[in-house]
Amino acid sequence: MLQQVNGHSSGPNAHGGELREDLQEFLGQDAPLHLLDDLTKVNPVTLETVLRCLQARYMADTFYTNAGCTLVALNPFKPVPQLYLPELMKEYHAAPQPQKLKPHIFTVGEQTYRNVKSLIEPVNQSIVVSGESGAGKTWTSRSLMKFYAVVAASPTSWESHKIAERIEQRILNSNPVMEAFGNACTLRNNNSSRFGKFIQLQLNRAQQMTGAAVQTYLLEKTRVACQASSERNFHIFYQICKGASVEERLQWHLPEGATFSWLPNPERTLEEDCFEVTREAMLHLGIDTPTQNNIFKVLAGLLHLGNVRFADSSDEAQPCQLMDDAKCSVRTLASLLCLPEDPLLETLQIRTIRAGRQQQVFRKPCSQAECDTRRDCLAKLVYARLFDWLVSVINSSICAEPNSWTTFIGLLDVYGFESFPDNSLEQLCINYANEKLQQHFVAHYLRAQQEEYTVEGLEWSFVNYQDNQTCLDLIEGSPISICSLINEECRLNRPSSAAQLQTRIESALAGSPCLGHNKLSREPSFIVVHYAGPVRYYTAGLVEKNKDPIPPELTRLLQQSQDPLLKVLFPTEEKSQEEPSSQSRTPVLTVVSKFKASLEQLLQVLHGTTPHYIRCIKPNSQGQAQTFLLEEVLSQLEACGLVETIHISAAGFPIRVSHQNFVERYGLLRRLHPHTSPGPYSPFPDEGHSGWSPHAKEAMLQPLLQDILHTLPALTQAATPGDPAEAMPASVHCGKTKVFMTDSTLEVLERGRAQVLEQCARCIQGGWRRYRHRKQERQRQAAVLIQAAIRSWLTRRHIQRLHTAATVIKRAWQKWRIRMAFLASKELDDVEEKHLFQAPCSLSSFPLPQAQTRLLGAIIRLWPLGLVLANAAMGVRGFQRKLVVWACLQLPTSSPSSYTIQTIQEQAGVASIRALPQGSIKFHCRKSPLRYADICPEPSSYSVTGFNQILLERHRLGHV
Ligand SMILES: Nc1ncnc2c1ncn2[C@@H]1O[C@H](COP(=O)(O)OP(=O)(O)OP(=O)(O)O)[C@@H](O)[C@H]1O
Repeated sequence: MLQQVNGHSSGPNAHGGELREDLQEFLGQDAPLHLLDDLTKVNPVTLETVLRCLQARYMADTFYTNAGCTLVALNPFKPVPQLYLPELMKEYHAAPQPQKLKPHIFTVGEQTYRNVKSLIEPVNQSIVVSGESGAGKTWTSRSLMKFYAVVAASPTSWESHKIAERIEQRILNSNPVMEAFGNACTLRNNNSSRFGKFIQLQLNRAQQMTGAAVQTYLLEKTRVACQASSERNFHIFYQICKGASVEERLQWHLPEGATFSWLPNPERTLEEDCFEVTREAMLHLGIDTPTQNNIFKVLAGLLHLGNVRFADSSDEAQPCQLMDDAKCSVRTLASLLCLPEDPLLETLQIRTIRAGRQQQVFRKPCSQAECDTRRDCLAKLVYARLFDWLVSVINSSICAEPNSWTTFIGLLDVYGFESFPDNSLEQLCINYANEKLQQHFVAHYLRAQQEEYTVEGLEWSFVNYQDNQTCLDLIEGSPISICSLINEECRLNRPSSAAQLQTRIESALAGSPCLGHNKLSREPSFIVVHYAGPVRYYTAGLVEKNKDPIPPELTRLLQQSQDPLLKVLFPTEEKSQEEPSSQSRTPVLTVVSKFKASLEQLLQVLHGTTPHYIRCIKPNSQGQAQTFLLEEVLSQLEACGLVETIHISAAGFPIRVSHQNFVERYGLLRRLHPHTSPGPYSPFPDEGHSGWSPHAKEAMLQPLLQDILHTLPALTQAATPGDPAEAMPASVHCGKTKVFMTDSTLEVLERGRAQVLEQCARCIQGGWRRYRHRKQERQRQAAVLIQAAIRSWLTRRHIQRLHTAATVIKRAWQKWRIRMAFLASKELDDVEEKHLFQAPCSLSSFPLPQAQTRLLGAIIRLWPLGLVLANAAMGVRGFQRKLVVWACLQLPTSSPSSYTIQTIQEQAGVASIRALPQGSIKFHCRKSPLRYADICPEPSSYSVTGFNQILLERHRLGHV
């Protein structure tokens, strides 16, 4: 690792040897430099210490570092997949305080997301991702979009989840399409964005991503027709040449091995040359395969257009002729663009001029150079329109309904500051945009902060920050500036040489400290001292580029095309706006004026948002991992004004909230401590007081503010228990209209707020639980009552049924018993009568005493029951058995000697009962001849059997 740092000790990195010692020294300190998450903690904050800290972190594979309000992102130049895992995104999203986690672009992403949620003005957020070409801006923007796709998609229903997923996928799919058509391989970056873009991620009330909109800036369209020797055209041209199928090649006239002059370095294969990915993404964005094929056919046509070359004409009156090998190209071009071949060639060769009152048309053959310019212009015109159309298609696919989103997070990915050996209008525009953004940054964090301190009555030691207003005045100021002078040249349409333009600029703007001139330069040029360093711009071709003239014949020609795509790109009803009219007084729309207008529009949007800054730094220009070139990084740190930011952010009050918002958000902290201000507590003091004057409002807010601020020491104490050093009163200052505080104070306040909210939530939960419990209790009691009523009703009904049934059975039983008794007595009577007839000494002839007659009656009536009980009384033996029988037969117990109970076998039960003295009835255990003796009214397991074995025998009295 250190070896690599030392590896640059020779040449430009002359500090290599010292660095090694310094690095070791730092690593030996209590807090090693690579562990310092925030550059504001480096002591003292100087360029050198900041640089060393960044270096130590880079070498320790730590690529993100805070610098106060800015995040510094070092390009790892190697894949670090674990840094961008969805799990990590979720971790930052779920963290109670993401700023406590390691610095990351996800911290910025989460911060913006929470700001949107908090609804503190300005609610809309923007993230300005800046840095040199190849520093990692596009990578960062892409990763942030993926982050939002993960965190801003937690819809409740499955259906809305699917919709959100589709939208996110479309938004992510816009990246490969835009990169294929707008990125190219340059000397500094294999995948360099050749346009600026502002992506607006639209969120609904629930902070879910419902759509997006893309605004592009200044596409480098000259690249279609002109590429530097080691650079390439836009990726899409290589993709179609390498990825087309055999049939497509035939269709698009792109034979294998064909050479195109606008397709330099085709042998270099990049990972960006993935045609299938682009096609797939286009399909997802709603660009169907026929339309895609149409697009690729037109692009193939442009490649053939590049091969159209003209020979110089010796006769000015004659148009330049085509080179031999170019004739075929024109034919192919005409067929691919569905244009008539002859008018196409004629438009490239001959210029038409309208002059005079009648607008007479003159035809003038162009020189070879002019023919080439017209050819290039045709390619640029088609490509620029195609790019704009694609952006509009992407927007229509990803943009949400205007009423479906309420807030947005803007991602600005603009080309970084550029300084090449040969700089022209493109670099001037790019650096102008960077100056504007730097000014926005300076205004937001440096100047605005300091001026605000003064206005609010804060004492503050000013840092000599770098203000680039003078540079901006030089570029865009009024009435005279570089832009106005170049525009004037275009408007006057007078022939002017590069040298003349240089002189005009130098003389008109001589007083500007930001204008320099290198007298040694032979080429006409001027130098602008930008905030990031001086840049030399060559004046040759500047005016022409600014005019970006589009010959009206070209537009008219393209309007004649039968190609469906070109018909859309060049509608016939469109009035050729490029057509200059001699009477027209409208200002000429130059490249610079169009760019300036779109830049102002962008800054207007940015001014309405809370900005966040990510500064991408390229550790080396070779794109090598683990190589940190001090001087290259140093120039980038200086260029982005990072050190001043660090000073201000570390020592100042980076958080500023208006009194109103402060009271609204933290008013509930007054619950923690008894407050002194009179009047009832209202978290929103504005309610019902909208008609109050600002002064009266302020007077009302003051006591509330003081109450809140009084809670701070206790909150700080609570936040750091047992550490009196840290429990110092939080750093907060109450200005005239705003409250100023540090990050740590904000943290303390937020923690207190969360505590109060938790208490409130507990209170609400308690109340709710009590209410719910009471309600449940009431419901339970009601249920018990209902159940008891139903049960008692059911029981009553059941008993009633049983009762009825019992009555029926009882009656039946009684009937049956009577009947049995009757039958039995009748039978006995019959038998008796028979015997009486047979034996003269019948019972009637010997009247029995009354007691005996009663006994006999009882025996006759109850003998079955007596037998049953005697047999059923299990285990009843001897005398007890007799007692039972006596009881059942109601025999007089006083004279047991008058009768006897006999059992034949002890186990078999009662066999007979005999009345001894009378001895007239004898029970035998024999089969009864009686017809009804074996009828049992209730046959059951308990019923007594054996009746049918009873035989009544009648003997003579006194003889057994
Ligand atoms: N975080 C990262 N992890 C891994 N590689 C990265 C990372 N950031 C950037 N790179 C590498 O650096 C290259 C350049 O990054 P990128 O295209 O984002 O730069 P840029 O600032 O957008 O450049 P330009 O202004 O030219 O478009 C990427 O192609 C990628 O290989």
